[in-house]
Amino acid sequence: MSAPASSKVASPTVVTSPTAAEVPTLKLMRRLFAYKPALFAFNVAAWTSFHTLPAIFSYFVSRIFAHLGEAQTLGSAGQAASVRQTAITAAWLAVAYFAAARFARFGVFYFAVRAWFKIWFTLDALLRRNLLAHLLLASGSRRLPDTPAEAVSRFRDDVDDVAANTEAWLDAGGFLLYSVIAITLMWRVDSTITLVICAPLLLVIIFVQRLTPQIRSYRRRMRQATARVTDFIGETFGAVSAVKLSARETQMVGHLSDLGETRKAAALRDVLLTELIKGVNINMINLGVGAVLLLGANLILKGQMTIGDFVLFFALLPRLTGSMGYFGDMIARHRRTGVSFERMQRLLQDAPMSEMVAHHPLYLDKENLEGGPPAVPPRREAAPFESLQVRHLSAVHDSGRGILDASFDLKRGEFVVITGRIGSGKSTLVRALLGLIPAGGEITWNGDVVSDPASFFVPPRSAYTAQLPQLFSDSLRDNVLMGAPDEDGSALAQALKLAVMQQDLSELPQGLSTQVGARGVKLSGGQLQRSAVARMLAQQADLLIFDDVSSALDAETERQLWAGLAGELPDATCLVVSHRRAALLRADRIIVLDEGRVVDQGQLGELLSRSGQMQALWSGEVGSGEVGSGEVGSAEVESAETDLDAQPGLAPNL
Ligand SMILES: Nc1ncnc2c1ncn2[C@@H]1O[C@H](COP(=O)(O)OP(=O)(O)OP(=O)(O)O)[C@@H](O)[C@H]1O
Repeated sequence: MSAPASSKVASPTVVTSPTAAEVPTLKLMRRLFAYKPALFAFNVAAWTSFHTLPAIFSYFVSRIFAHLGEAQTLGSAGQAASVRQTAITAAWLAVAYFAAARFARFGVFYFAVRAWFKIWFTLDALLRRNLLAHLLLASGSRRLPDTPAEAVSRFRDDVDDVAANTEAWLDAGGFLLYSVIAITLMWRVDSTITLVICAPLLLVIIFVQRLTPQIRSYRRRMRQATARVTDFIGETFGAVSAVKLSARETQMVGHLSDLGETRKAAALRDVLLTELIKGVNINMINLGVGAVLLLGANLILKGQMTIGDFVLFFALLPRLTGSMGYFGDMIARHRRTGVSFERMQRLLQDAPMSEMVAHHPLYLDKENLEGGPPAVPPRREAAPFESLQVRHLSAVHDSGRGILDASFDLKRGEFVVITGRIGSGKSTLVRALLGLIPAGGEITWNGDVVSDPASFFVPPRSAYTAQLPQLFSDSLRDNVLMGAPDEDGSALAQALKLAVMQQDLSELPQGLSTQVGARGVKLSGGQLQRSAVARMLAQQADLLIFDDVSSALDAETERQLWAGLAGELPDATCLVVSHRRAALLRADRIIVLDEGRVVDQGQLGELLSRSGQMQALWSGEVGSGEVGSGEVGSAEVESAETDLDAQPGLAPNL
């Protein structure tokens, strides 16, 4: 099977996130609700009933008082007992209707809450699933744009903000209907009092609308300040020994305190604004009550309003003002949700915002999982690797540094070393090749253009060990296999053997079951790096990419690593970032980088004879760290020289 052919790799572009003002919040919310239309409709119906039923209570309460007032009037007018009894019976009937409506509301509440939990967790899960899927699967965007703490805040708090907005939308229908019913009932009794009550409530909505920029900016600043504190705590935990050894505890505490103060100020502003809006809403209720008392009592005295109507106003008013205040609050929530979408968009980077609310299956219910968990998609069959061509590969970091116009070839079974001084762009080159950072240029695999390196350079085509490998807080076995199937354990055994881990396994307390701790802290630097190499080898990929893995290995271990690979995996193709002699001596070809450009390539002997840069690297005169310097063990130098002698045509050049 040949690799998919397509166009050139896209040139790196600067991606700008939309600002909250440009975020199509309404459109995104609509798409979200459309994920479960029936559940959404049921929620709206249930919550609308729940919020509207109090209007019916109020009506029956007013009827109770109206009938009681009527009975009293009839009594004082000396009407027959039977006529008064009819009024009292009507009052009891109204009590029964009131009780029935109250009871019905409990039932509605039960089903509404269940439906709310369902839609809440479903939509939260959909958002989180989409963000996670993008981070894990999308092309060229796999690196977190900010710190992990910032990403956690986006996954947790911003998704929760969207859930809060969902709640607002579900309640909105009920509050709106309640308001319409309440205003109609009030209007029929007295239009002037109704207008006096409603006017300030409309002012609240205008007031909140005008506060929109502040709502957005305070929420954004609060989230950023929270993330900075979380980041700093996380980084401090990760560098406890560095802080202790440099005796910087006081400074660290001081800095944390500064960050805390900034967060406090930002949170205070955000909370104060929220409370101000709530306060204005509540005071509108009080104003309304005052207006009804003043105007209503006057009308009763003049005999222009009955007790029942007065009670109706009182019964409807708190919820009416609450409902109208709710719309003010809803506008504020809507604005904050825009900020949350904007923040989540940063995790998507180059992808459209619609990806955040795209519809994908979720597996939240047990019944959905009957017959086993969703099948893991099979790995694509890859054609055996024959050749790789890299042409004009360029990738520039924000710092302006990176690689420019890098071109080289790689053939099946070759061992190619990328070398160069510190900061010359070696890691950037392999990261750009793998699609881990945006890059321009052209890459072909077996003659076919690779359009999306990030999704293409994965096992079984290629596997990669980073310069600073990350292990999970899990057993060594799980870290090496990473869920890869290995029924007979042969892949694991071979990977560990090739990664020169056997000696370590016998020394680790529980062998393969040893828990490696957070990011592998319970392993030595060399063990951590070899575990990462074993993880890469367990993938049984055609192309193996090592980014400076030997930096934490002693010369003998490194020699065993390369010799094992050559002996047991003769067909494996290795692209190795290194400046160590053990790797340089094994190399079929060496690519020399300087200032982000490929300045030479060829065999070690040729390069040593013509390239001053290579000679300097070989003798350790440039900032490559250790080559030929005191850091190299004498055994390594000795055996390297023996190997050198064995390389045809090389020794005379030295
Ligand atoms: N994420 C980044 N943002 C900004 N600049 C970066 C980033 N990563 C690397 N650089 C810069 O790009 C240049 C090349 O870095 P790179 O890590 O590729 O060098 P290297 O040759 O692998 O170095 P080393 O031998 O130290 O591993 C350096 O100047 C570095 O400071």
